[in-house]
Amino acid sequence: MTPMAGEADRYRVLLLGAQGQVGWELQRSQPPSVMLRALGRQDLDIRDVGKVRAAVESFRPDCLINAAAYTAVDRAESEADMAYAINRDGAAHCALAAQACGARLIHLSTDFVFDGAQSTPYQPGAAAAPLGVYGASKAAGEQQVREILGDAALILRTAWVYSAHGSNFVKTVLRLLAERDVLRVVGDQIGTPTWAAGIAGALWRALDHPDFTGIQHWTDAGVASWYDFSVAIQEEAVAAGRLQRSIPIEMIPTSGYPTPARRPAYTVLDKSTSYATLGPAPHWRAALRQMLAEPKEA
Ligand SMILES: NC(=O)C1=CN([C@@H]2O[C@H](COP(=O)(O)OP(=O)(O)OC[C@H]3O[C@@H](n4cnc5c(N)ncnc54)[C@H](O)[C@@H]3O)[C@@H](O)[C@H]2O)C=CC1
Repeated sequence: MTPMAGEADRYRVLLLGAQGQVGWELQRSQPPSVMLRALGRQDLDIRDVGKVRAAVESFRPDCLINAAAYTAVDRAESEADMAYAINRDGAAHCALAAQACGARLIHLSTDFVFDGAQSTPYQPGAAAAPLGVYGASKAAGEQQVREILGDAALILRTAWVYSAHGSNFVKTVLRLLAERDVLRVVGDQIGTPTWAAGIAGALWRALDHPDFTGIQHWTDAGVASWYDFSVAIQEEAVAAGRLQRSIPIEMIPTSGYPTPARRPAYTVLDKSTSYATLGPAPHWRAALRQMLAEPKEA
């Protein structure tokens, strides 16, 4: 495709982790002003520092977006080496390549860097204290990025991500609601469900804000437990005609659903700075309604 002069191709963006939830939403919402090269894991493994550097050197992006990550929270407990190789070392490789080529780095991170002991929203500067390997490996990745690039990089933490593409809580609950007669869901972990499409929009808008850097937070607005989220998924899916019936949903404590990784009890993130810069996000339930109104992914 021949680039048009003028408004088009103001930014050259190299996206890594292009087949993930956020990567996929970035690809399908690519603005006309962006020339995008999108690489999935099969194209480029971020554990290979030479390949990351070569990809950045050959494309010469204005901005490198690292949406690649090891995101299997429970499996990470028994695959720590792999989690660190991708989430810590891979992040460092991105930062080094961005530094060498003078590109801006946008790196994604997670609410799981926090221990969840607070009961008011976490500020971006709050101390990280991860409970599990996944959170610790992501916190180590943030630290690498900051050591290499200082405050020049944008580290955007998000949470509870879902999308029509990939595996996530919404898709799992939709399947279970269709299969089961009753669903039991944890009610004592509080956070904010976030549609990956909204994250993609925020990331694209961030291109126009080169001074929006350092650690920042982005999720949809509002607060929910996994139980609240499940109830909303059922109600919205029935309203959208995607489920033909409702089943009882019961609230259980975390202790009733043991998992290999400990999870933080409360990870609502303070988004005042990012909403002031990039514009506000919708309430999570409005975003969920919109996602469920879309045609199912083929
Ligand atoms: N999924 C969630 O609930 C949350 C995700 N995040 C963060 O948001 C970012 C995006 O997450 P999602 O899109 O949901 O994740 P995802 O798991 O859907 O996608 C991650 C992508 O990275 C790719 N990948 C894994 N190892 C790789 C490697 N060595 N080299 C290249 N690519 C590799 C995977 O193939 C996958 O396509 C990540 O940084 C994640 O830590 C933050 C909070 C919650």
